[in-house]
Amino acid sequence: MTLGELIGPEARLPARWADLPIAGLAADSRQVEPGYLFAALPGVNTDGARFVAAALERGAAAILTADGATLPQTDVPVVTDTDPRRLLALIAARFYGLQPATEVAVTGTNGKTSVASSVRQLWAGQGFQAASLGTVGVVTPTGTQTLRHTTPDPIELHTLLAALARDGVTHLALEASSHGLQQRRIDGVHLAAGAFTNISRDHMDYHATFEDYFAQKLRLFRALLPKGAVAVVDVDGEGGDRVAAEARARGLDVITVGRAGETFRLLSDEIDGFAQTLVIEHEGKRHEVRLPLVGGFQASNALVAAGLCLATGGQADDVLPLLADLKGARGRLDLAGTAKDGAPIFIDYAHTPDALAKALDALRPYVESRLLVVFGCGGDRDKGKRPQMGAAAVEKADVAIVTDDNSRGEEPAQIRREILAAAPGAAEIGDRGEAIAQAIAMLRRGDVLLVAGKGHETGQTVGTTVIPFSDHDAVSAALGNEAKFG
Ligand SMILES: CC(=O)N[C@H]1[C@@H](OP(=O)(O)OP(=O)(O)OC[C@H]2O[C@@H](n3ccc(=O)[nH]c3=O)[C@H](O)[C@@H]2O)O[C@H](CO)[C@@H](O)[C@@H]1O[C@H](C)C(=O)N[C@@H](C)C(=O)N[C@H](CCC(=O)O)C(=O)O
Ligand SMILES: Nc1ncnc2c1ncn2[C@@H]1O[C@H](COP(=O)(O)OP(=O)(O)OP(=O)(O)O)[C@@H](O)[C@H]1O
Repeated sequence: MTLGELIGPEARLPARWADLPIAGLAADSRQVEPGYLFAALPGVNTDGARFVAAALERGAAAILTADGATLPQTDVPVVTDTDPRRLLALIAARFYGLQPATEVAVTGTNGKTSVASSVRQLWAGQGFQAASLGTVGVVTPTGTQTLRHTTPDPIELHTLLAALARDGVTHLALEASSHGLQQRRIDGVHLAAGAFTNISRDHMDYHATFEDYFAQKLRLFRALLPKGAVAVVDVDGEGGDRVAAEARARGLDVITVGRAGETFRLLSDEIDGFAQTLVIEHEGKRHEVRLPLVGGFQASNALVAAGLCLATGGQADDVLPLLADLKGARGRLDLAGTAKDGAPIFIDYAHTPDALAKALDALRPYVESRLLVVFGCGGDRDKGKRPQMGAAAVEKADVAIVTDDNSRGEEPAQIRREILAAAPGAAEIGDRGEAIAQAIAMLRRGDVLLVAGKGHETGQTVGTTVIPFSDHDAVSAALGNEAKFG
């Protein structure tokens, strides 16, 4: 493609540069190849403008950068923009061309992965070639490919979207993280609908204030959904009313779900073993469905997913019965095993105070004796979450064990201390495998154990090293030992 075709109407380009062929795109100078456009972007650690000379040496044919950037003298075209990350996203969309025909984005603090996975399953149930893209990777009808980010940068994202479309995927649900929204990673995606689950404390290491964090989530509804698109909002979730009001004010179609929802109103939700029976009202008609997942928040997420199906052309009579076949995303209130006295062990990805509280609340109805929790907090991330998670654990569980969870560059004992400061009575066992094994050894009839924080993850990040570790394997190993020696 030519530079003129890529830049499009968004920036003014002198006519003499319009026909310059562009062979590829890179936002990292180390990935530039001859004929590439190099996007020199100001970042958190450094400024890409510092690497323009390196990019030119590697054969960059054009530079995209921020207005006012200081660059070395060069003959290659330099395109400047007030919002170069957004322009890069639009350029990437044009360069890679194809996208699945129907795309939706899901945002919120908790529930994005669960909703994206459920929409994919509901679409597949309606006969579509469907995929989801987010924290657990790209999941397609043929397999799963892991990703480094929940929301990949636009060059990687549009490479993936084009490949999905070429493979025949027509429907895609993608997770929009607050980092991704702020950094314009999905600005080039052609969205038919966007969904909001809830907002609570997270990522305060990156966003200056909670309002700034919320504002990034709101970008999806304020700036990214085009006219005619649909906003699907869980109005029971924190922040839902505000999102619905803003979406309406912008003239978007709004689907609200939940107990206070207008489109899918949850009339009742009764526990039925490790499932729940939902009665949902839609346009005056009641639908009863057995959702094979545990926890009120999984019902909320399922309704958001159903709302996205409605937003993309599905009929309630077709979509709602499909909830009965939903499989939970791995590591989301996942029944991982049962101890010898019958006590169930759940694994959950709760790594925010709200998620931990909700996961413990969801399990309380199953507890006849004690609710135990093993959890920790990540290093080099939002430190303010630590006392809040500690307080939630001792408030909602009967036995809390604080352990390690991706300490990264921090001293693990210090992270545990910050949690324990707000968790009187909690035990401390740094080694996560040992903490899980000891918790399982404590289980008696009527107890329930929650292992929280890692969910689907398969590594423990210590320093910069990722040590293979899975809560599922640790639970299986402890149960195996119990069976052998118990
Ligand atoms: C804080 C953050 O989100 N940073 C992201 C951001 O990096 P940055 O632009 O700020 O990086 P920088 O190091 O300051 O560099 C500035 C520019 O110089 C360029 N550079 C740098 C060095 C060099 O030699 N040459 C060069 O060209 C870089 O490529 C970059 O374009 O843009 C990069 C490209 O898109 C991302 O890879 C990077 O993600 C980092 C690695 C990251 O860890 N992000 C996490 C926190 C994240 O995005 N998480 C969310 C949320 C997940 C959740 O909900 O839990 C996610 O969506 O995954
Ligand atoms: N609707 C919800 N309300 C509150 N908590 C939820 C909700 N849905 C999920 N959770 C909690 O959040 C955890 C993560 O869920 P999920 O992976 O679906 O969210 P996410 O938004 O994708 O998170 P992340 O971006 O951190 O990967 C779950 O394991 C559960 O503890």
